[in-house]
Formats: sequence, C-alpha cells, structure tokens
Amino acid sequence: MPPILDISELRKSYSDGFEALKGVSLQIEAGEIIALLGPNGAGKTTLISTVCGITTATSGTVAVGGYDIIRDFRAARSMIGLVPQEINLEPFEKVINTVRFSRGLFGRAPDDAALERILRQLSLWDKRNNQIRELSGGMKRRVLIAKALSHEPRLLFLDEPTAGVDVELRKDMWEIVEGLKADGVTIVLTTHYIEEAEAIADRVGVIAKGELLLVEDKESLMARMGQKQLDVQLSEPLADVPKALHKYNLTLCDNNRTLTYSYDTRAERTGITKLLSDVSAAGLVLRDVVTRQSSLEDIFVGLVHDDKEGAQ
Ligand SMILES: Nc1ncnc2c1ncn2[C@@H]1O[C@H](COP(=O)(O)OP(=O)(O)OP(=O)(O)O)[C@@H](O)[C@H]1O
Repeated sequence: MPPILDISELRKSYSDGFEALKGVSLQIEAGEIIALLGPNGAGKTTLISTVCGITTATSGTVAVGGYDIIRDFRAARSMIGLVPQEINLEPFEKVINTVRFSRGLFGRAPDDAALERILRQLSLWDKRNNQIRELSGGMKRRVLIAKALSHEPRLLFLDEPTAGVDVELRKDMWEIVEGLKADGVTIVLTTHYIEEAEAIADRVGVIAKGELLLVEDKESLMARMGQKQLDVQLSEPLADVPKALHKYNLTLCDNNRTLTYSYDTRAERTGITKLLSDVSAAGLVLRDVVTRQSSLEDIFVGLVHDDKEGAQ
C-alpha cells in the first residue's frame, strides 16, 4: 500500500523571500499517529497548510492516498481533515448546522447518521442544537474537530490541539485522538508539549527552522531515554581519568571535578556498585553522587540547539 501521505523535498519561500520549509520529506503510513514537535516559527503550520492546499509550495511534491495535491486537488483534499489552531466558528450558528455545512463544502451528500456518529464520539450530541457562543472553550475545540471530520477524511491534521487548554481537557483530547485512531483515521498533530508526543504518538518528528531534523518511532526514542547518567562529583579535580577506570568509558567534566558514567536503566546490571568501589579503590574521594535521566525533552532541546549553533 502507498503511504497515506507522501511528502517529497517540499520547499516553501514566502513572498518576502523567507524560506519556511527547506526540503522536507516525510512518509506516513495509514493508521499511525505522528507528532511534529518544534519551537515557534519552525514551519509546522506552513507544512500543514501546504499539504492542505491553503499555501502553495515553491517546489517539491505531496501525495495524499496516492493523489497529487496539485493535479488531483479535489480527490486529495477530500481525504484530509484540518483542525486549525484558532477557533474560527460562527457564534450564532447551531452546532449541528456548523458541522452539516462543512460536510456540504466538500460536496458530500447529506448524511445525518454519519454526523450523529461524529457528534456522539465527541460528546457533542446533547449540544447539537446549542449555538456555538453557548459552548465552553473545550466544546468549541471539539466542534472544530467535528467540522474537520464531517466529510469523513482518512487523514486528520491537528494544529496544536491543546495549546492553552487545561490539563483535564488535554487528557480528553488525547482520548479523542486515540478513539479516532481506533476508527482507522491517520493523525498528524503539531505540538509544543513533549509530554503530548510521549502520551499519544506512534512516531515523533522534530522540525526546526524549516527542516525535519528527526523522525523516529516513539518506542526507540524511549529506548534512548532509558539511558541514565551518573555524575560522580569528586572533592579534588583530576588531571586525567585513572587507568583502572578506563573500562567504564567515563567522561571528565565540570573542571575535571566530575566523572560521568552512562548506563542503561533496563540492563540487568548497571555496573554502578562496581564503579563506585573501583573509584574508591583508585583513591578518589567522593563529594556527591547524582543521577540524571535523558528525556525526550533533552533530545529535543539538544537537536534544536545544535541546529541553532549550526545556523550561525
Ligand atoms: N505569510 C507569511 N509570510 C511571510 N512569512 C511567513 C508567513 N507565514 C509564516 N511565515 C514565517 O514562516 C516561519 C514558519 O511559520 P509557521 O507558522 O509555519 O511556524 P510554526 O512552526 O507553525 O510556529 P508556531 O509553533 O509558532 O505556530 C515563521 O518564521 C513565520 O514568521
């Protein structure tokens, strides 16, 4: 089966000459949830807008379900649902009419049973006859999702679905996303929240300054997070790592006052006990011992930081 989304060498320069996408390639298989992480201005919205036909690419290609987004615009667009960052709803319209209208925009035949299913899934059925202005912020966000799902797309883009919402609502949103995945909808979401990617994504992509720096299975990222560091702080600085400790691959940092040891938390033996006894046998005096876990956040900050340095 071809990927549901196939982005190849996508570039976008805005009219002022700013290059917001610098050759992004990404393939997404049907049924997965992929989270795109990136700082402000990284190009996430530009990427989504280009795939959805709101912005035109400068070069490169995008195919959705095998349909080219330029040549087969209608077929490609009908497979996509977009939940935008901003709430752009008509305050005096009823929920049901808002969703019905969206379906019509895609030229889909009216199907109240399909709309009922969508509204029930989003716990909006009881509110179907309420005007938008009578809903809470969280409910309005659900209406945005209902609108995006109204023409029953196979690929759903969620642009920062939980920006500025409280923890409770964020968890609700994650449940909704899981439910959509169970229905076979492929989901691409952008987020600033690393814990959001950790909680729901199958794959994580990191984007910065218009470049996709990494796309990786969350599980293998998690495996990398299994790495921990032990900092052995010494009372006196060392000139060098003593020979007897070479087998531990230690690094000397903090003005030669700290020895850092990396180990795998999931390994049967971490080697910590032996290391500490060898440290003391080598005549070194400990001041303190600290452990640190490398997290997705470290990986993310490291990548984005390296990219910034590289750009200078
Ligand atoms: N219409 C435009 N004209 C010129 N530059 C633009 C335009 N739209 C976006 N940009 C620039 O392109 C870059 C990428 O913007 P984009 O909105 O895609 O980032 P983002 O990753 O979605 O950021 P955020 O997380 O803040 O939403 C930014 O530097 C932005 O200023």
